[in-house]
Amino acid sequence: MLAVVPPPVTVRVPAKVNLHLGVGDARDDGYHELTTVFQALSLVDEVTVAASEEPGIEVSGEGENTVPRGEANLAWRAANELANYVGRTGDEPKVRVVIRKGIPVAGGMAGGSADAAATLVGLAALWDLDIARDELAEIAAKLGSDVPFALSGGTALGTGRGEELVPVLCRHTFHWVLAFATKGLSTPRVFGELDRLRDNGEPPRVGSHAPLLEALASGDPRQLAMLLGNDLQAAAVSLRPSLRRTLRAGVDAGALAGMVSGSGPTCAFLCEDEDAAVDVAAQLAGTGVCRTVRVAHGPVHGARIVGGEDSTRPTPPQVHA
Ligand SMILES: C[C@](O)(CO)[C@H](O)COP(=O)(O)OP(=O)(O)OC[C@H]1O[C@@H](n2ccc(N)nc2=O)[C@H](O)[C@@H]1O
Ligand SMILES: Nc1ncnc2c1ncn2[C@@H]1O[C@H](COP(=O)(O)OP(=O)(O)OP(=O)(O)O)[C@@H](O)[C@H]1O
Repeated sequence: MLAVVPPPVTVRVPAKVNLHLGVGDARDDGYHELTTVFQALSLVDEVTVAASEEPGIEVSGEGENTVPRGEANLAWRAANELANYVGRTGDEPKVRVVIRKGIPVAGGMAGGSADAAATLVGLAALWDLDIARDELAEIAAKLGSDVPFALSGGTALGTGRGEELVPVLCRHTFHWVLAFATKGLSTPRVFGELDRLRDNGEPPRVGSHAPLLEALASGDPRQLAMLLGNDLQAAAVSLRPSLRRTLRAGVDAGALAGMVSGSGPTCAFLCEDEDAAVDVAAQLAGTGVCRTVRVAHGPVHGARIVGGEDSTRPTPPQVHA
């Protein structure tokens, strides 16, 4: 009898920017306590998962030569974690994972995390799993601090090491310009640099995130621009001083504000509207302060099957006593 092979599943998954990134002190487990507001942007990776007798990873697109193909790929780790969770033990998962990258690698936009989240959603459908989004989020959190947000998307407040999420009201579409750097920055190195700077007399910390939540609800990009803040920016700039020039160039080109995205080195510029973003992108591209420039908008939804049904069960409503 012939086995039925399910058709491949393609998932589109967004990059993130941290509109507010407050970093607390280092914990005993080496992580830092965060208070962050994530926004998912229309800059995406696409991941196709397919049943295959030749398991493995293929990568093309943005930074393709710097992405590991084997077990070190976060998407492959996601496939293994999900297989273990649902009891598909034994050999490595018999799947081929094809990643088309649009998100810069080691760029502070959670590209690897995005691919892991997309793989979880894709395999849940490919394997026809009866699994709730909440269960996927738990597996996601084991893979990395940013993976749960890549699943949920939108705009969300993240606490803990960034993996505990609450959705945030955001009435408006915001327009961004992203400046990609020639070379990535290592996330642990940037956190380490912040610890070092703080030992030597503390760069000022971002304040409360509450006013930023109000600006998001109001939908006014000018108000939001004044409230963007990232504790990791000083550390990223300390490791890569040329980012200062990039940040200045974006604002000189007409952006409302510029910031380092997460652990950098990508710089994100908030613009008044879509036309302004196109103008800023064109000007910035001519200045030679970055490798390449993209426009994007947010918020957008999290990892989602392209042209298909999501097989994961919605989480049942929580009842609190
Ligand atoms: C900078 C952010 O992108 C902001 O959203 C995230 O905090 C980083 O998330 P991520 O890349 O998914 O990070 P993980 O893979 O969980 O951790 C990588 C390393 O970053 C550092 N790390 C990460 C998250 C956190 N809250 N504190 C940390 O100190 C730790 O050295 C950790 O070993
Ligand atoms: N699928 C993947 N895509 C990109 N990088 C990956 C992937 N899997 C593993 N990596 C490795 O992880 C490192 C960090 O990549 P990633 O693009 O996730 O960084 P990042 O965007 O700075 O992460 P974050 O914003 O979550 O801190 C890369 O240098 C690469 O070696």
